[in-house]
Amino acid sequence: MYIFEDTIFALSSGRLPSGIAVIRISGSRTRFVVETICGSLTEPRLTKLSSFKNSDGDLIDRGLAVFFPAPHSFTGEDCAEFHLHGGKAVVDAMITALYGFDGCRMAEAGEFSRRAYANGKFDLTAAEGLADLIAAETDSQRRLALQISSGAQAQLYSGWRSELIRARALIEAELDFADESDVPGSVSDLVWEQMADLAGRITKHVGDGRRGAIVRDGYRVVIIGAPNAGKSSLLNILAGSDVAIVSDEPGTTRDLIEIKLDLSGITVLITDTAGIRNTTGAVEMMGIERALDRAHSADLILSVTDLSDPIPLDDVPLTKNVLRIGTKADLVTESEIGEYDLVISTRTNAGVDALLTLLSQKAEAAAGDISDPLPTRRRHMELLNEASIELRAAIEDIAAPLEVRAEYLRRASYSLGRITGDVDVEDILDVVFSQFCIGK
Ligand SMILES: Nc1nc2c(c(=O)[nH]1)N(C=O)[C@@H](CNc1ccc(C(=O)N[C@@H](CCC(=O)O)C(=O)O)cc1)CN2
Repeated sequence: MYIFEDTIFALSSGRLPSGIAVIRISGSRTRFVVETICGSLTEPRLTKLSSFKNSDGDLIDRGLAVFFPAPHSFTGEDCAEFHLHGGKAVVDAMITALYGFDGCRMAEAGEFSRRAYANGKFDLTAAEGLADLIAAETDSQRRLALQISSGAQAQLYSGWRSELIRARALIEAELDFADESDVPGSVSDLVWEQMADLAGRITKHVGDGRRGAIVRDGYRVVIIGAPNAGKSSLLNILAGSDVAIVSDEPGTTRDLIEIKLDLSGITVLITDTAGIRNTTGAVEMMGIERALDRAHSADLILSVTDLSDPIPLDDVPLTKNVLRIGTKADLVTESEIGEYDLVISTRTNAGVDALLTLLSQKAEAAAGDISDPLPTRRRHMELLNEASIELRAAIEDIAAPLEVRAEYLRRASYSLGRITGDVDVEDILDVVFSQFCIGK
């Protein structure tokens, strides 16, 4: 077990006041702290109703205490929890009491999890999954994060890493015995076949990266159209409140306005943009540039046209996944409605539910099946790509000496090891754990 010098504590439950507040402690002083505050050490892993007293013997609160002796705790160290009444002064009094102990200090964001990682309780991907689980707002985010925090990605990546290490070992063995067995159809031929198969699996997994991002960060929808086509009214009605200013003046929306919806458990981000037209206004032009940029990276474009005054968007290449939406349907007769995927009226609400259903179906289809682990973070994608490049070099560079090809394999396994934290990752620990909240 890794020995950290300080004993750390923090409020691990949410915003005060609350029904109950949980203060968590971890480190070598934990035993002494519990003995002092509760009067005696409580039985391991059992909650006990206790009178919590500070060092002057003053009663802080009566609540539940639980002590988890190392190594069977969340962090792997001696840990304890005090479950207090969730009042601000109650929590303050306990925090003050804890500060009074030598070697005890408030935990930094993610510090409990960092200790758990250091003590081998989970790998880096599972730690990231825990951060995602706490941040999850939709059901699909929760399910994906739970799967990752339970080690699904770790298993996948460390399995791949073992395959690479084994392949390298076989090749190096062949090198050592090269003089004796210079026969065709040698061990390494088989190894390269397996490596080609592995490369295929990694490529397929990387190809699922967008799906992972859709579940974790949201399905991105961008509304574009000419000025006054009804884009902001559409955003407002989807948001269920007036988030964008609507006026008759063309060019009212200049910057991007984004809302977040939970559609059947998937986060859908909808962005309203500046109306696209030829303009000389510098600010409006910037807005239009941003609109086109955002459309470029979107998963779906809602191309909005005012049915009562249709202005085609000639200069916008709509090669993507596009839904053509006709707006202000209340102003026109049925025969005037041309080629649209959907017509709506934000005045009468016609077509709005149909649009929400369609968006929800599209987001669900884009997220696809999430029962297998998906890559969810750029950090993983970058390292997976690195691993993939090295592995492909090893497979394809058949003219290179075996030593060189084995070295490519070593680098590929190193990149995978950096994802899970199995090889030196000191430089990325701060980045990973700073995304956590205090008390986790
Ligand atoms: N009160 C409370 N609720 C909580 C947590 C907590 O720390 N405290 N959790 C915190 O995230 C989550 C549960 N996760 C936990 C994970 C591991 C251990 C733990 O003690 N592990 C030991 C023993 C395992 C066992 O007995 O099976 C170990 O890994 O050795 C506790 C909680 C959610 N709910």
